[in-house]
Amino acid sequence: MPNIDFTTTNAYKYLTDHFIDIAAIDLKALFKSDNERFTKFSTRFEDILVDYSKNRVTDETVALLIQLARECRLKDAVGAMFSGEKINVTEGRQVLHTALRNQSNTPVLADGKDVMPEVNAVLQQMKTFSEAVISGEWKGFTGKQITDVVNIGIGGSDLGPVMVTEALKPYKTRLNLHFVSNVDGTHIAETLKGLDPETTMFLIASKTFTTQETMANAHSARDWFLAAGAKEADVAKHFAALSTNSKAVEAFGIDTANMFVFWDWVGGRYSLWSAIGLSIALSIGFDNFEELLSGAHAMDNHFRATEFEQNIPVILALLGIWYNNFFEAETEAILPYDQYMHRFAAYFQQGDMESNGKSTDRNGKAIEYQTGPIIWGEPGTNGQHAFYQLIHQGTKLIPCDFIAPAQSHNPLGEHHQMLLSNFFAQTEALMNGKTYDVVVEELKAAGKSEAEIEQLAPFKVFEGNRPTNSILVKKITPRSLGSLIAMYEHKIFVQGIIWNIYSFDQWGVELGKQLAGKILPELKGDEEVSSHDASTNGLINAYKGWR
Ligand SMILES: O=P(O)(O)OC[C@H]1O[C@@](O)(CO)[C@@H](O)[C@@H]1O
Repeated sequence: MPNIDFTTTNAYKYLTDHFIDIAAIDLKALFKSDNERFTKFSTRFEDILVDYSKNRVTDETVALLIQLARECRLKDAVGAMFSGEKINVTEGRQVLHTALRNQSNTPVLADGKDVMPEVNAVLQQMKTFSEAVISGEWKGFTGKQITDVVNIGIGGSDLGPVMVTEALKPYKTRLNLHFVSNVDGTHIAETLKGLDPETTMFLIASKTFTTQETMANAHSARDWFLAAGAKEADVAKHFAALSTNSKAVEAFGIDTANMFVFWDWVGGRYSLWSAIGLSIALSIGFDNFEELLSGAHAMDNHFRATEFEQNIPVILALLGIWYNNFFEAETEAILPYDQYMHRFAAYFQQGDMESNGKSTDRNGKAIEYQTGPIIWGEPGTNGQHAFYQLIHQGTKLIPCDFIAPAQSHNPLGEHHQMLLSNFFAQTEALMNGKTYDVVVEELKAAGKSEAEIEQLAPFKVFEGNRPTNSILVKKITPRSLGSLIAMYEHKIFVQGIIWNIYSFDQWGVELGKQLAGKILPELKGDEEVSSHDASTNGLINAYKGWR
């Protein structure tokens, strides 16, 4: 694997030395001077059009960013990941979530062993199980069909299944899917309200099968189930486990015949393609789950084989680095103009921020440049009525990815055209802005006095020149969604390589959990706590006084 400080590359030095001039470029002027700009800076992948022409780049900038990727030996890094090198160095693991959707079935070696036979065996097990439950063949302990499935998991064992089942709701089977993740008792209490233990299936989704929240919720679910008159022996008909940890699954009391395994070379935030995706298969049917896999596989092939100049994940990654490391933009917004995609940004909060929220490089040295951005976003048009004020007229530069389907699953009257008119208008407005002169003309036309115009005009100016990507998808289908997710996964990978960080561990989540483990027993009794700092002691003791 390469191990290069990108700030020492020629491309970085050139971009830094010439940044002022490059940054000064005006997007409107670029479009005026080049009729081919949209053609040059947009590309299609199957039924996905990626328009990156509204970015503050010229041909030269793009060429330099691609040179940056080459100087960081990105090609070698891509090869290392797909060939099963242990690139997750601090955990001594390969990174092979791409093998989970490797429908070409070409051998993928981990420690010299082809993993495809076991990948395919689990897929077959998921197919058989999901078809039995969906068809009604699978019966609960009183002989009734399953009607509701509750996935109990958190982080990568929840966010992916939630996002995909929501985004693909138009493909829903007869089963009702529910997701419990938070250890807050409200989450499982509210979810179980109205469910029938005789017709409810629980999926305990946990790579490690040790996560506090998931184990607590799993035990509460089992208590709820047994309290309804079921026996221990009936657990097998209503509980399945999705995990890498067979021992812990057995200890919990789940029949390993109902265990769907995956492997350490699958990161939690990259695991929806694995057994963790069983809730997806139950929600949309196994055939559609396979379509999801095939869309991702197609994007994998694009990522592996395409020259950087036309490589969508590479281009998106480099644009992100351009804003993050040169314009000092600290966040990126993902704005899907599709209500079904309402959890898409949340999914990539973990995907991106848990991968690249790092400050130590691959040599164990503290990093002195910016790494992973803060990812956020809400569906359009709702975001327009919440935070677009800041995006348009705030002091912060916020690169935005606008995503929309050309076809709606709910073609109701003019709704979709209204949605898309906003999708198109927002990136146009962010780019073109509105000058003072235009504002003055508009206020004059509105009959405002000179005094009113002088007072109001400054507040109605839009600076413009604010960068966006527009991703237009013909329709959000299992296949196109699979490609979109893989596109962002590979973007994150590329950025991690260029930032010279390890993107596939997550040591940063450990300390909080460790301290919570120490505090939990202190909350049991009523005696005052004094083992922490004054604030933590004060808070704990106030809690004890109020509970
Ligand atoms: O799947 P599991 O092992 O229960 O982990 C759940 C989540 O917890 C983490 O925060 C790691 O501890 C995420 O990386 C992971 O997706």
